[in-house]
Amino acid sequence: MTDAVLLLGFGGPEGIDEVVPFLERVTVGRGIPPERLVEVGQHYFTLGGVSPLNAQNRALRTALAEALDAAGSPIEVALANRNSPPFVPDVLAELAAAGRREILAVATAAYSGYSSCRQYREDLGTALASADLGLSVRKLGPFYDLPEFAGTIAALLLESLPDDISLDDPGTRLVFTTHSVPTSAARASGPSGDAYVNQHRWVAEQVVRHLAEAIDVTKPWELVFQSRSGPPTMPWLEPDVNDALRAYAAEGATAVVLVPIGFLSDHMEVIWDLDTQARDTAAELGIRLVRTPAVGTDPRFVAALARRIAAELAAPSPEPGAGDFCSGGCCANPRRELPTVPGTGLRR
Ligand SMILES: CC1=C(CCC(=O)O)c2cc3nc(cc4[nH]c(cc5[nH]c(cc1n2)c(C)c5CCC(=O)O)c(CCC(=O)O)c4C)C(CCC(=O)O)=C3C
Ligand SMILES: [Fe+2]
Repeated sequence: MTDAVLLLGFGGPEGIDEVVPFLERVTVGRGIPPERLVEVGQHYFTLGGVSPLNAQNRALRTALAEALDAAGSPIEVALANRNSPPFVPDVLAELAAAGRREILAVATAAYSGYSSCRQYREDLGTALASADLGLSVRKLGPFYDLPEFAGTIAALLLESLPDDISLDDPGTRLVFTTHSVPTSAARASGPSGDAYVNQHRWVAEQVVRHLAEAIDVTKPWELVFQSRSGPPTMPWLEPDVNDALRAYAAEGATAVVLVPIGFLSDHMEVIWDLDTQARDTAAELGIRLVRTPAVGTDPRFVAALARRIAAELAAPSPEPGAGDFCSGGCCANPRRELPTVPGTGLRR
C-alpha cells in the first residue's frame, strides 16, 4: 500500500546567496552560455534573490493534502525539489526513516518531456540507486489531460479578462504559451514522440472549447514558446513569444490575451519572461497584453488532481518492472543514461 505522496518541485532560490548555487545546479553540463546565466541571475537578484516558486509549491502541497482528505484518501504529502532544498535524496531518506515503504511521486509539471517528466524520474532513480532505503517509488504520469486543468485555465481566463477587451474582436489574439525546449527533446517526448507539443495543443483546444461554450465565440488561437535557453546554434521550439507579438502587431492586432498553459504557478518564468519582458515588448508595439493566471492552488484544479492521485492510490500496486507507462526511451536524453523509477499510465 502506498503510504506517502511526494510532490516534486523544480526548486528555486529563496535568498541572494542561493541564486548562484541554484543556477549552477540547474545548468551543470548543459552548455548554457555564461551570458544567459548572468541574465537569468539578474532576474532573480532583481527580486531580492527569491523565486516565488517554492512558496507556491508549499501552498500546493498543503492544498493537495487537504483535497486528498476531502476525497476520502488521507495520506501524508511531502515536498522535495530538484534544484533547491529540501532535495529529493534527503526527503526520501526522511520518509524511509519514518517507516514509509511505498511512495507515489507527483511532479509539479503536467506534460510529457525530459525536464517535465523524465528528469523527475531520474532524480528519484538516482537517489534510490545511491542509498539503500528500501523504498518503492513510482511517479504519477503527465496529468495535462485532467478535464479540470483546461477547464480551470478557461475559467481563470474569463475571470481575468478586462471589460474593454473582447475575444470576439478579431484585433484580439488568443495566444497560449509554454516553455521552449530543444526541438530534439520535443521530438523525443512521450512514448511515441512529439508528445510535448501535441499535449499542449490538445489543452489549448480544450480551453478554446470551454470558451466557445461559455461566451459563444470560437476563437482562433496559436501556441508560442518562451524562456529559450541553450546555445544559439541549438534549435529550440519557436516562435518566441516576443517575436510572435511583433508579428501580431504587424498584422494589425490591438490586444493579446496570453495564457501560460505550460506552468502550474506564476513563478519566475511567468512573472519575468511574460509580465516583464513580453509586457515591455507589447508596450513598445503599442498593443495591450493581458496575461491570465496559472492554475496555482485553484480549488477546481487541486480537487481534480487529488482525485487522480486518489485513483492511483486505490489501484493495485504495480509488480516490480510492470506498469511502467514511461518505459524504455520515453522522453530520453540521448546524452545521458540515468536510473529511473517507473511512471504510471496516462488515463484518458
Ligand atoms: C519544460 C521546462 C519547464 C516546465 C516543466 C517543469 O516545471 O519542470 C521548466 C520549468 C522551470 N524552469 C525554471 C528555471 C530554469 N530553467 C532553466 C533552464 C531550462 N529549462 C528548461 C525546460 C523547462 N523548465 C530547459 C530545457 C532548460 C535548459 C537547461 C536544461 O536542459 O535543463 C534555467 C537555467 C537558466 C536558463 O537558461 O534559463 C532556470 C533558472 C523554473 C524555476 C522558476 C522559478 O524560479 O520560479 C521552472 C519551474
Ligand atoms: Fe526551465
